[in-house]
Amino acid sequence: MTTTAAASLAVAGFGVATETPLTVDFVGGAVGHRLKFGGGRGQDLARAMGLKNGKTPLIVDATAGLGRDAFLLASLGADVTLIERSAQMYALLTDGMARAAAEGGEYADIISRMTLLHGDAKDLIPPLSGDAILIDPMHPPRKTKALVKRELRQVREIVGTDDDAADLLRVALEHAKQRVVLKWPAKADPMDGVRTCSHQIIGKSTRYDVFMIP
Ligand SMILES: C[S@@+](CC[C@H](N)C(=O)[O-])C[C@H]1O[C@@H](n2cnc3c(N)ncnc32)[C@H](O)[C@@H]1O
Repeated sequence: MTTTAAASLAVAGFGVATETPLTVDFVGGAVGHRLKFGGGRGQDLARAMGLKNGKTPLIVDATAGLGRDAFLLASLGADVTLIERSAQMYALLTDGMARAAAEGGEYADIISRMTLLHGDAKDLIPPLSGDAILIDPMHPPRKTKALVKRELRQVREIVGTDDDAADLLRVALEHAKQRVVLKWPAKADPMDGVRTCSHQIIGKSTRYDVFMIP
């Protein structure tokens, strides 16, 4: 169909689907695959959050997004409180969690360890007293023209950029009991105005800056 024909149909009130709508899907796709074939507690995220040697911290995921990191951590046995401030992302997460719970079995088990809150994590973190807080803000746009994955682009269209990420990190550092983890592009500069991290776990495209609480 030509662009003009598509535009005419749209004007006439017919929806013209141009791309797959964004959904939260914990059962199929990449998340389901990672659940079956992922590397357990040896994965970078799990190690960064301190899931090892029988230790399972209480986790706060301060930037829930599509809930993938939270779902992975809950699948490894952690209780995770997810915080999302975008009403649209919160609605997608609520829907995705309900569908996964309805699957029953392992999925329902994992979802039972996930608690979703709506609001700004800077306000909601203080009373939660999590052991480990994860922060994965929308990353700064890349300088190269690398293709951005469809879902990431769609999330960006909904939430924009997280310009207050350094403030969020500071709140987390004040309230976490054991550690704060910043998920950040592997080659990006450290976040401005924040103390040096204790150590890093560096993957191919993502790194985890781990801030231990003294
Ligand atoms: C890059 S996405 C997170 C992706 C997530 N780690 C996952 O596994 O799907 C960032 C999300 O954090 C949310 N966010 C950013 N700052 C926040 C804040 N201060 N409070 C609550 N949500 C926040 C954004 O709205 C966005 O949905």
